[in-house]
Amino acid sequence: MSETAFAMTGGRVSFEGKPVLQGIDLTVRPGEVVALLGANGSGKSTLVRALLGLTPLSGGSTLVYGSPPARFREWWRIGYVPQRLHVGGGVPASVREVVASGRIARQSRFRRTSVVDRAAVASALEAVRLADREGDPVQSLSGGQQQRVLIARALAGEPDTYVMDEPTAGVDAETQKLLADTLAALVLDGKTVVLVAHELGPLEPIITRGVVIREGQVVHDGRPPRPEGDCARPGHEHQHPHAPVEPGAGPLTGWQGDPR
Ligand SMILES: Nc1ncnc2c1ncn2[C@@H]1O[C@H](COP(=O)(O)OP(=O)(O)OP(=O)(O)O)[C@@H](O)[C@H]1O
Repeated sequence: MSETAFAMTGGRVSFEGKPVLQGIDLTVRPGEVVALLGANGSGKSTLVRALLGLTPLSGGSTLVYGSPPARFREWWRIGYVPQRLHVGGGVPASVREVVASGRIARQSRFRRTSVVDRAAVASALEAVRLADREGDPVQSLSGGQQQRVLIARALAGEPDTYVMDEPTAGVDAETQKLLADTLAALVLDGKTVVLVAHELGPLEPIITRGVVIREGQVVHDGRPPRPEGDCARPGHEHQHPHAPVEPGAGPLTGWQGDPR
C-alpha cells in the first residue's frame, strides 16, 4: 500500500459537457500541509471531491493511498471536513452523535462502540472546546460551532490525512485560531492536510505548499503565495526576504481573484 495520500494524474472533470478541471497533476505526500487556493468557482471543491472519489473523473486517474477511490478500503485513513454540515430533517442529532459518526469507518461490523471509541470522541470534543455542548442538537449551534463539530468528527476518526473544504470560511476569529492550533498539533504528529482556503489567515504559518487553481488548472504549485497587496499594506515591514519565484511556479500574488 502506497504511503502517498493522493496522486492525481491528468485529472479532468466536466459538468454537463463544461470542463471544470483540466489536466490536474497533484501528488500529496505524508506530512505535507497543502492549501488549495483560487478564486470562487475556480474548481477547488471539485478537486477535493474528485480526490476523494465523490465526483467522478471524466479523464485521467486518481489514487488514494495507492488505490483508485472505488477500490480503496481504508477510509478511516481520511478525515473529510465538508464545507458545511448537512443536517437532514427527522430526529435531531446531538453534537456527540455527529462527532461519534467519525468513528464509523474504524468500527468493524461485529464490534460495538468501545472504550477507545468513546475516548477518541471525548478527546475530539475537548480539542474543539465543545465538550460542554455534547448533548445539544447540532441545529442549535452557531455556524462557527457547527464547523467545529465537523472538525471534531474528523479528529475522532484519528485519520492519517485531513481533507478540509474551506474550514475557516464564515467562522469567527476565535474558531479560526482554534483550528490553526489544532492543525499545528496534528502536523507535529506527522499528519497530512489538504485544505481549501480563500484566505489563509491564521493557518498561514503551518502551510507547507500552496496550489493555486485558476479556471480548472494548476497555475502555481510550490511556496504558499501571499495574497496580492500584502506587502503594500500599511504597517507591513520588509523584514523578511522575498524568496525568488520557483522556475515555472507561476504567479505568487493575485491568487485570490475577484473579492467575494
Ligand atoms: N454539481 C455540479 N454541477 C454543475 N456545475 C458544477 C457542480 N459543482 C460545481 N460546478 C461548477 O464548477 C465550477 C467549479 O466549482 P467549485 O465549487 O469546484 O469551485 P470552488 O473553487 O470550490 O469555488 P468556491 O470558492 O465558490 O467554493 C463552478 O463553475 C461551479 O458552478
